[in-house]
Amino acid sequence: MANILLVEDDTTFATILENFLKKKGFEVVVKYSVKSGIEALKHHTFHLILLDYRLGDGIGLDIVEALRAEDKTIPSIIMTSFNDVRTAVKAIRQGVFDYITKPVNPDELLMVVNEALQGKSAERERPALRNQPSGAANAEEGDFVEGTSAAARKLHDYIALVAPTDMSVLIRGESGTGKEYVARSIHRMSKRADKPFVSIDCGTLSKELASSELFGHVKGSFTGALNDKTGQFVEASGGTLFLDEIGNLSYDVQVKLLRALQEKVIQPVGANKTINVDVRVIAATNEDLLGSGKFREDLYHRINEFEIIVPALRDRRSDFQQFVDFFISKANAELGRQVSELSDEVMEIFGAYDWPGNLRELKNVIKRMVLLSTGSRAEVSALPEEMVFVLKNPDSATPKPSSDNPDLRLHSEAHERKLIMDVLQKAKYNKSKAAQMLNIDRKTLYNKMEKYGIE
Ligand SMILES: Nc1ncnc2c1ncn2[C@@H]1O[C@H](COP(=O)(O)OP(=O)(O)OP(=O)(O)O)[C@@H](O)[C@H]1O
Repeated sequence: MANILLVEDDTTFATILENFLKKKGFEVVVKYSVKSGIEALKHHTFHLILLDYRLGDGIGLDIVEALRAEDKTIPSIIMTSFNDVRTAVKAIRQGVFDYITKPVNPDELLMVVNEALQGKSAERERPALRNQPSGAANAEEGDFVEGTSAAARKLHDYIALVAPTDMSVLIRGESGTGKEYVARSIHRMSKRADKPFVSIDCGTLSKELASSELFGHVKGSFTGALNDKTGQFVEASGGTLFLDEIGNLSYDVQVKLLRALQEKVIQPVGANKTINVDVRVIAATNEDLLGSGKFREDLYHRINEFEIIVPALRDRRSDFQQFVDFFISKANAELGRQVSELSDEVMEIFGAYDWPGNLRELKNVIKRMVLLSTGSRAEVSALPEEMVFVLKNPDSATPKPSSDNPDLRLHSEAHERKLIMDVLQKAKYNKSKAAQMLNIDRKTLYNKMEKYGIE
C-alpha cells in the first residue's frame, strides 16, 4: 500500500483528491502548507508526494528542495496551472518526477501517480545520476525523430562532425529541447561508443556531495563517508561523462573539474593520491554561463571546444508533425490506445501554441491526449482546457510582458509571427507583396516563415 503526502492549500480540492486516491487504494496524508508538509516528512514515510505549485507560504518546490537538502529522494509530482507550465518544466530539472496541469483529470492523475510509484518513466524521472551502460543506449537507436528542417539538418551535421573527435562539447538549448539526446547521439557515434555513457544532472546534486559524486571519496573523509566511493569520472573511464545543467556546480567543484580536464587526473575527496582518467566530457546548459557571473571563464573555454545549440521546438516547426506522429505512436503502444488522427481543432491549437517546454511538453500533452481518447480520433476535449482557451482568445496567445513572464525574446517572436500572418493574409498570400509590406526581402520572409512554421 503506497503512502502519499498531498500538499494542497485549496481545502475543497484537497478533500476531493484525498477521497479519489483513497478509493484507488492509497494511504493519503493531507497538508495545507509548505511548513506542515516538510514537518510531515519528518514523521512519516511516504512513497510519493503530490504538491500544489502555489501554496500560501511558498511553492511546492520548497518541499522538494527541503528533501534534497537532506539527500532524500521521494518521487514528487507538481500540480500546476497551465500558465505555470514553464516553471513546471523547470521543476523536472530540479528532481520532480512529473507535472500535471490543473484542472486535474483523474485518469491522468492516476497514470502519473502509478508511473511515479513504479519509477517507470525513466527519462521523466530525473535522479542525479542517470547512468546507462552503452548497450542500453544503443538499444534505443532509431527510437527518436531526426527531423528534416534546416535547423535539424544543421544540428545533425554538427553531431556527425564532432562525434568522432575527442573534443569537449557544450550543448546549449532551452529545457526539454533534447540536449541529453544530442549528448547520447555524440557518444553513440564516437570511438568511445562501446564504453560507458554516464549522465549526471548537476542540478540535483547537493553542494556537499557533488565532489564525492564526481571524483569519489575515501572512507572517513567526512561524516557519512562510511566506505570508499568510486566517483563518476572513474565509472565513465574510457567513455563519456555527460554533465547536465553544468551551471549548477559550485566554484570549488569547478576548480577540480578544470584540473580533471586539463591534467586528466582526479583526486578523490580525502585521498592523497591522484588517479589518471580518460574521459570525454559533454556538458549542457540552458543558461548563459558567463553572463551568470558564477561560472569560471577558464573552465567555460575548456568545456566549450565545440558548441552545439539545440533549436527550440518553435524554431523547427516543419519537424513538428513528425514529432507529433512519433509521440502518438509511442503513447498508443504504452497505453493500449489506437489514436490515428487529430481533429482540425487540435491541429490548429498545436500550431498556434508556442511550446515553452519544447519536446518534453509536447510529449506530455500528447500522452495525456492519447490517454483520454478511447477512439481513433483525438478531439479537443482531450487537451488541457487552458490550451483551448488560448486559441479561442487569440490575444492571450501573445504573452503579455510581466515580471512573471519577462522573456522578451518570446514576446517579440510571438508578435512577429502574428504580424507576418496578418500581413500575408492582407497580401492574399502573395509573398513578394507581403515582404514589401513588411519591408524585408523575400528570402528573410521565407526564413521567418520556416522558423514559425507558417505554410
Ligand atoms: N529527437 C528526439 N526524438 C524523439 N524524442 C526526443 C528527441 N529528443 C528528445 N526527445 C524527448 O524529449 C524529452 C526531453 O529530452 P531531453 O531530456 O534530452 O531534453 P533536455 O534538453 O536535456 O532537457 P533538460 O534541459 O530539461 O535537461 C525526452 O522525453 C526525450 O525522450
